[in-house]
Amino acid sequence: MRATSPHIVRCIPVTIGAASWRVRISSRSRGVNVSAETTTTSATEVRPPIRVLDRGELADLELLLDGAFGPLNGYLGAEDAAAVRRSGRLLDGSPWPVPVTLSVPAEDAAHASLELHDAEGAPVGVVENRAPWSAWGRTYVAGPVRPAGPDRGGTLRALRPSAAASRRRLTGRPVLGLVVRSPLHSRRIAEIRHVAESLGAAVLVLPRMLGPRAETLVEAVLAAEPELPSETVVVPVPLRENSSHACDETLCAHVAAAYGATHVLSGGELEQSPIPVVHPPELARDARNRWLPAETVPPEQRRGDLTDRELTDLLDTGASLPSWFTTPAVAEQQARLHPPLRNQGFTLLFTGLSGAGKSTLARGVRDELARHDRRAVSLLDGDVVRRFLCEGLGFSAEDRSRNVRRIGWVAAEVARHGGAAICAPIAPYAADRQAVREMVEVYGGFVLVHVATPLQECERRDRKGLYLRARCGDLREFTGVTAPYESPQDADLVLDTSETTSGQAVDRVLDLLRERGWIDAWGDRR
Ligand SMILES: Nc1ncnc2c1ncn2[C@@H]1O[C@H](COP(=O)(O)OS(=O)(=O)O)[C@@H](OP(=O)(O)O)[C@H]1O
Ligand SMILES: Nc1ncnc2c1ncn2[C@@H]1O[C@H](COP(=O)(O)OP(=O)(O)O)[C@@H](O)[C@H]1O
Repeated sequence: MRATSPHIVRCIPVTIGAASWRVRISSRSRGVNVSAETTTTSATEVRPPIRVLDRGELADLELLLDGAFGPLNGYLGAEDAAAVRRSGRLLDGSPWPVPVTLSVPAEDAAHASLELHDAEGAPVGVVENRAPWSAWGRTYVAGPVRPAGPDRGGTLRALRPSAAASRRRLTGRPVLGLVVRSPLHSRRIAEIRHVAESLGAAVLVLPRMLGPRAETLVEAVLAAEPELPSETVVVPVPLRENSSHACDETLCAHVAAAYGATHVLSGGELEQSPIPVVHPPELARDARNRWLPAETVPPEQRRGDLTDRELTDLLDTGASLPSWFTTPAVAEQQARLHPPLRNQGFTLLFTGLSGAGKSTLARGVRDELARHDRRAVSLLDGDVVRRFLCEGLGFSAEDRSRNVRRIGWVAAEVARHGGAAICAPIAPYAADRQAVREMVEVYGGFVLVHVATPLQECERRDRKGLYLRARCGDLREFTGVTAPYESPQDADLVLDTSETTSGQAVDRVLDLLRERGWIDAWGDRR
């Protein structure tokens, strides 16, 4: 059979006001077909503004689009948000624990819709902005969201059905749901098995995809599947944490219910849970390392679990986990999730006045690490950074802030890839140093070294003649003379190079890194 395509007779450009169209007039066997397509836009034509979402906002949007936040289908308006804050309920009385809102620049709030993009600039959704509102000096959009296209995108999409599809799969039986943020070890698995058995329920595990190793957490949860009841479904959710623990637990219950749970396993008392809450039973480990209801294990035979601290210490040092604690498959994924400190990346940030000795010490530590440590080392020193990464920036407070935060961004990337970043900017502002700390600690260690050589000594050294120029008024905004330096209150190490040799100072930095577990001991360093 031959496809019938319209025979185009004519193509006429038409302009009305600001918009232009090309109108195609085509003949078919019966009658005439007229279609139009917009071909140009002009400055006066309204195109929805774009709002680029951060990770948390993107997670909210994905959950809204997946139906995981039912009954919500979009961002809350002013009154609903206030009602949720006040009473944990929407205006119509239905329970909902957390105000899901989206702030936008004030100038965008008047638009009927906004495109919502991820950090790479890909459109993810569109919000129909029915009732914009303002509070606390910010402007918010409010209204339903819809996907920007057929591709739902997002991390581990193949494992994440929509909430409706998950409900359909689990319908017709009790389902015990739980949101988890860490791997399931033997005790937790035993709790789940006990509760599921007593309810005659299937199990729905929702790993919470948080942080830089979200995919590994999902792998770790999947690694426990052989030990879980046979009717277990795992659906990862990009659910960010709420600062209120009670609201967060209730939100988890709502999300579990949206994906099909009829009961939620939780240690907390959830006041407005949409489904019944089941508390985990008290279990004890017996002499044969089985996790059994505590009352069935004689007190003298009861053995405990690892504390969080003990687990962290074992993981930090790379020691193996006891076989009673977890299975080899979960232990392997747990180690990927939390590698030994010596395999993680870290950042050393030297801060201090010009001439304090930052670069000298940074180079000394770099050389030692390069000789003895297996990590790749990146030195982000002031002059080189300013010539390349931060070309064009000056020494105003804003430019220094940009400079230091850019260094932080690169250092975080280095840490993410398991390397060592050594940074040596003046970094005079506490807020910028804190921002760097936060960026880096997502991926690895952060050590702040204040090179606290007194101004008088730095000025005496005046290696580049800059202090002299600053004193003569020839150089403006010079740190310590005509621009501020905020002394760190949170330094991990304070070094005054007028009192130590550079070799001693380098050793003290290395000793601290060793003490914290970031590097191993090594022999002769000379
Ligand atoms: N106004 C003013 N204030 C301070 N420093 C100045 C200034 N103008 C130029 N220089 C030279 O630039 C180096 C400091 O750059 P940084 O990128 O480390 O500074 S900051 O962290 O952005 O404040 C600094 O290098 P160091 O001496 O290695 O610290 C100076 O050589
Ligand atoms: N104990 C010490 N540690 C570091 N530098 C020292 C020391 N004693 C003298 N200096 C000298 O002080 C100067 C410090 O310069 P530099 O390392 O470039 O400082 P900054 O990077 O903080 O501006 C160098 O000339 C260095 O040789």
